[in-house]
Amino acid sequence: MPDLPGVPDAVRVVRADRGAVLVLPAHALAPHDDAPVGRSGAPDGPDGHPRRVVLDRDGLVPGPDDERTVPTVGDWLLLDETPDGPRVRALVPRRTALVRDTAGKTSQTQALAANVDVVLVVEHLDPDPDLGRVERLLTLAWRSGAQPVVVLTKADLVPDPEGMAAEVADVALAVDVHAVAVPTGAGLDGVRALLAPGMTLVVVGPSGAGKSTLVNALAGREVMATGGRRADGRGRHTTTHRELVPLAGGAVLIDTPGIRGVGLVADAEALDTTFADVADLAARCRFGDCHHTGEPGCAVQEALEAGELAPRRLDSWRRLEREAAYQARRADVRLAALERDRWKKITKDMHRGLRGPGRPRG
Ligand SMILES: Nc1nc2c(ncn2[C@@H]2O[C@H](COP(=O)(O)OP(=O)(O)OP(=O)(O)O)[C@@H](O)[C@H]2O)c(=O)[nH]1
Ligand SMILES: [Zn+2]
Repeated sequence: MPDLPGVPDAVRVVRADRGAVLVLPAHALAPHDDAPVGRSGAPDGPDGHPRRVVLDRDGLVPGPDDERTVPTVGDWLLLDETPDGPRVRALVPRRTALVRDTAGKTSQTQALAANVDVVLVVEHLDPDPDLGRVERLLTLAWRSGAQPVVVLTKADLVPDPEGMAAEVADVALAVDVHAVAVPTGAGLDGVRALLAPGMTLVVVGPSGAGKSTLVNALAGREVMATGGRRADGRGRHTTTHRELVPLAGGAVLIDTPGIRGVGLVADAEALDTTFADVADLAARCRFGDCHHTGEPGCAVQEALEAGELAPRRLDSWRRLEREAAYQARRADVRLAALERDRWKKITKDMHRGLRGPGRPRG
């Protein structure tokens, strides 16, 4: 059973659309017989189908500290039953959240999945894996509070998957790396070992990496449509929404559409975890504010010259640091705007109060 002490009646969001969410009760997520399933992967049964809960008009739910929040896949919600159907009373505080920065002049973030234990960073071996993308997704994963794991797909299409996996492992510090081939089943057991009851795993990676194929292989059935021709002949299928899939063993998987250039939400700690090697070197530079561009006593430059640090790795770190700093500045601008609006409202209310008994209060 999912571990939610003190919140016995919570339901979990399996899919979030603009004005409504689909939810399942905790017992539908507990280990179950692999009965025939609906499209959403929920077990059939009297109450096995996900329930649709219509949201307030703003599409938000009351979160912790009264802050209204956009619900996302993996969230736990408390419901009230009303004559008009179920309403969301509250969002249970998120243990972890995979958050990305969305495009926009001022910063806005979007939670892709909530209450996740493991982030599966999926990357293909054929064509060659993109190390920079793996580093970016690992940073996103560390920032979420969940444990990242790298899954390299299409191992059946390359001559030396283990050698390639070792290269990826060099840039994925403190992270397990699995090479898998779904057609042969090779390497899947290593990933299956993560599927303990109550665990929530989210799958992220570029379009075509094989995320839905992996989810189906782990579920042991077709829960997500995958690439290749669609049955209706209308070209390639690609996942268009995020969805939580309960597995028979009591773990849940969240599939996501391929994310192109996910915006990094600033987090120095996450970057330092992904790039622990570079951060350790930088901490040994003679000057605390070393830019690693030729200063005397620069441990980063020394490691580069000694061939102990790959120039690609340093470039990647710099790029992600710049991006995170940019995002943080935009977040500050947005926060400042919000503060301004808040003060405007407070002073307006004050003036109204000073004008004396205009309207009755309360
Ligand atoms: N040979 C081989 N092909 C694979 C493997 N995994 C996935 N594929 C193929 O790669 C293509 C893309 O797989 P999908 O699972 O749809 O990829 P996805 O990451 O879910 O893509 P989006 O839905 O667009 O985000 C499909 O044609 C799969 O059959 C694998 O391990 N080996
Ligand atoms: Zn330096």
